[in-house]
Amino acid sequence: MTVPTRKPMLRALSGERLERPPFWLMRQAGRYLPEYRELRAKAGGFLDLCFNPALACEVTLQPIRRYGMDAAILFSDILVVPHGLGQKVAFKEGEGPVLDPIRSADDMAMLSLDGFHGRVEAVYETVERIKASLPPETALIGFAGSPWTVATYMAEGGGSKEYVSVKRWAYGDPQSFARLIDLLVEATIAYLDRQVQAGAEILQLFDSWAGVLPEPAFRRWVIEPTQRIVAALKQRHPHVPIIGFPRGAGALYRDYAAESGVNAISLDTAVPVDWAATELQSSLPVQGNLDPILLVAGGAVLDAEIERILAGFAAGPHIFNLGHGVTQTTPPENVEALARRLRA
Ligand SMILES: Cc1c2[nH]c(c1CCC(=O)O)Cc1[nH]c(c(CCC(=O)O)c1C)Cc1[nH]c(c(CCC(=O)O)c1C)Cc1[nH]c(c(C)c1CCC(=O)O)C2
Repeated sequence: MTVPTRKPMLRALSGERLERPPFWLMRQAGRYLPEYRELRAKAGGFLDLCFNPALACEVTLQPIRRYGMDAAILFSDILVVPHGLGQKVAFKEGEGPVLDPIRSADDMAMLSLDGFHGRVEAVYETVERIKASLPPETALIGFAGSPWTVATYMAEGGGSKEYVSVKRWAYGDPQSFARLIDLLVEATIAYLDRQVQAGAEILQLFDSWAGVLPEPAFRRWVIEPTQRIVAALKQRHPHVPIIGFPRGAGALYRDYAAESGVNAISLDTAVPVDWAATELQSSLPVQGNLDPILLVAGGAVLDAEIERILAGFAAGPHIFNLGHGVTQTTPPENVEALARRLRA
């Protein structure tokens, strides 16, 4: 009888240092791929694509076929959760997401957990389909946004530069803002629980705007809600590793890593490799952190940065990734060059 070998992603996440670190890329499916743009044009709106299991599965698999990443990430979006709670969410061409803003406890009347699963059910079917189609060595990552980051979109009504609306609410009326965060904690637990039941083997929490908060607010709105989500999921699924991505957390990466309960930590581009190897990788696996714009630039500078990151994290468990998502103008051949190096 042959002993089944575990998938490289799961080995790295359980703390194993691998000679060839596994890799995947945030936003590995998307507009830089011609086959995505072609399919996207046929799908209608972006949310229609997210809620079409056959097409969302196909988009998830596109980068895997081209580049053989060690993990596929469910094709969906963090704003599926506000949609599931009843907020109006739209993606406007060239504008990004637009939501009917929620800025007070009164506005929260439009949100409800009742009917949540029904409104996002298609995502669970997508997970099942991906799971059934992946090569045996490829792991499937489910995900959600973290409550703070999702709340920024919900309160601002879209992307933001200064976060005035969400911060005014969080600072000015923390008790009512906590109700929004609590609702998001509950929805995120239920949502990720169902993704695992459908076949997700790893979960990632995206806290893209963690880095805009001062320390006390970071503790209250980033670390604390993450702890609650991680603890609840660990209780239900003790063997499913959770990767946290508190983008921009700076020196607070250390406390997030030590206190949130996540199994592994995703590093943004600005985190120094040597610092992270000493301060973080000594206690948990790290993921990251190539600048996505190096994938636009390509050439010798890309090659040199890949080597620097591989060497810097070579002493412990490492998952090679970017410090943020693949950007739209990335030439696919640069991703091919990266994949060739990392598969070697
Ligand atoms: C903040 C955030 C969002 N969505 C996400 C985050 C967290 C990560 C990050 O910081 O980038 C997460 C996300 N969004 C998408 C995925 C799919 C899986 C993957 O390949 O990583 C994931 C994991 C697809 C997407 N999500 C979006 C697209 C582009 C939509 C299109 O095809 O028109 C894709 C492929 C749209 C989106 N979605 C969001 C914005 C701000 C935008 C508009 C900006 C943009 O267009 O890049 C919110």
